[in-house]
Amino acid sequence: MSRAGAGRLTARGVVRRFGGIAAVDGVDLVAPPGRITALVGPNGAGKSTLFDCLSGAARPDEGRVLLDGCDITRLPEHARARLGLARTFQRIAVFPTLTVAENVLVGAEQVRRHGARAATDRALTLLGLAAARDAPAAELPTGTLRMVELARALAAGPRVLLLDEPSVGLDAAETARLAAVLRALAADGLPLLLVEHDTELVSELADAVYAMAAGRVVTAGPAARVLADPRVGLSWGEATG
Ligand SMILES: Nc1ncnc2c1ncn2[C@@H]1O[C@H](COP(=O)(O)OP(=O)(O)OP(=O)(O)O)[C@@H](O)[C@H]1O
Repeated sequence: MSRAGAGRLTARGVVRRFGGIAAVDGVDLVAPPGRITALVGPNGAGKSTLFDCLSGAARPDEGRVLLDGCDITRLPEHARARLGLARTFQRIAVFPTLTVAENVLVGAEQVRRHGARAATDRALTLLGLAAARDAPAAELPTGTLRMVELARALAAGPRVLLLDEPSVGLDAAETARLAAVLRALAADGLPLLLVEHDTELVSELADAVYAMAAGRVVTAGPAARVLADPRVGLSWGEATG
């Protein structure tokens, strides 16, 4: 996809509290260009809350979020989106009455002044959605809708892509297609940060893994090492969802 250049997303000492409880409790994290970084952990570990702090859906109570070294901590979500931070959600959020192409175009037009239609066409082709472009979203199965969401994020020409549980609801063939697309995007220089419960997919895809529990990073490093760490329950993936 056309990008002004891939970015580097950094969290430094991010804290986010609800009442007196720190859902995210001092997290440091880097999503570097051209790398797939995964965030794993049990339910309630703070992964989605951290994503909210990174994307701008929530403001950290402490700490900083940097995009290419620039402090974006106080910027609202739409301003971060304009700087190239794109996100997909755990719960699919497409407009059911719009077609596939219209849904993707909405994403492109939110952040682009020019070239939204061309970007939409490129994203649809990349994700194998060209044949379904005129189908109403309401008629599509979950697997296709996840691809529509990803296409919408890509059509915005992101410099960083945050993916919250991208494989939920996908069958084996769709998961393989997703993995191939994510690998291609990373090879093209895009930094990807994903929350993912499917440990098999994480071990296959991720260059680096951060394991969270109770708001903190328990361990981080290469996928093979982190996933083999006894503090990182492999059962997280299967037992939770
Ligand atoms: N809006 C909120 N108000 C109060 N508490 C919240 C809110 N959002 C999250 N929490 C709490 O913060 C903690 C972290 O939740 P979060 O959803 O970030 O975890 P998670 O790792 O994403 O879990 P899951 O894998 O289930 O999505 C949990 O204890 C949760 O109950």
